[in-house]
Amino acid sequence: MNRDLRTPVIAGNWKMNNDRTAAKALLSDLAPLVKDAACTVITCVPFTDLETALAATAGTDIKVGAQNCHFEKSGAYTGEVSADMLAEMGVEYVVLGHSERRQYFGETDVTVNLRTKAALAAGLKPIVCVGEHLEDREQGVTAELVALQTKIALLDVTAEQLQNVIIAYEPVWAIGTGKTATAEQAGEVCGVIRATVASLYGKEAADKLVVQYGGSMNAGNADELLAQPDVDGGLIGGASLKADAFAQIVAAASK
Ligand SMILES: O=C(CO)COP(=O)(O)O
Repeated sequence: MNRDLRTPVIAGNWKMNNDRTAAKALLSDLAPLVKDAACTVITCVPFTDLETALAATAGTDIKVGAQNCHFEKSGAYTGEVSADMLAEMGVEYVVLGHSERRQYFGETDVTVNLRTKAALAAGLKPIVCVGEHLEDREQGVTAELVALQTKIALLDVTAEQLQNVIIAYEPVWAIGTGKTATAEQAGEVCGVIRATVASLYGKEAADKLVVQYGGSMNAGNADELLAQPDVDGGLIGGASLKADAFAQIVAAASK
């Protein structure tokens, strides 16, 4: 983290977990634990939990995000939810291009770009996920691949809009596997993302960009990962489902 340039952001991605009852209980446990945190705290919840989460976090330091949105404003897209629908509810953030969406739901760099632009146009703050598979890393193409994903995600995003974008580096091989990228690996690729953004928007804009690491981040490894100058926070899966574990990561980012 470089606190002089950026406020760290810790976001929980609950994925397809927690019904409304569980969501309410988890958020009411979490709120007092992250009160006055010196970082931004977000929970990205299933669509069905959004209303509950917005009510449960009203007046707290926790912000609410969704985990996807469609790129059209409305229309014949059965099962989809538009960015405008989320914004109208009072949702502030949205995770886009998560590797699980790329893997299981046919998300591509191009659709991630469409969703990013739609989210920004609706006034949402996208958390755009990029990251390599193990095979890519073994082939030595991680930096090129992540730079490519970043560039395509940001096509036609203006410099002004970029100020509302967070990029999360999530190596696919580290998600839900218990295998964390080493702090050096995480720091290096987050640095590649920042350099890519600098080449597109200039150094000043890149210095302000929040780049998170995600992939088996937990209370035990958060300190070391966050000590990397280019790692400005975390996108947390499993550890965001327990108030204590998530609050410990928030505390690490608040030091
Ligand atoms: O995919 C992730 C967050 O979006 C990371 O998940 P885990 O923290 O469970 O590895």
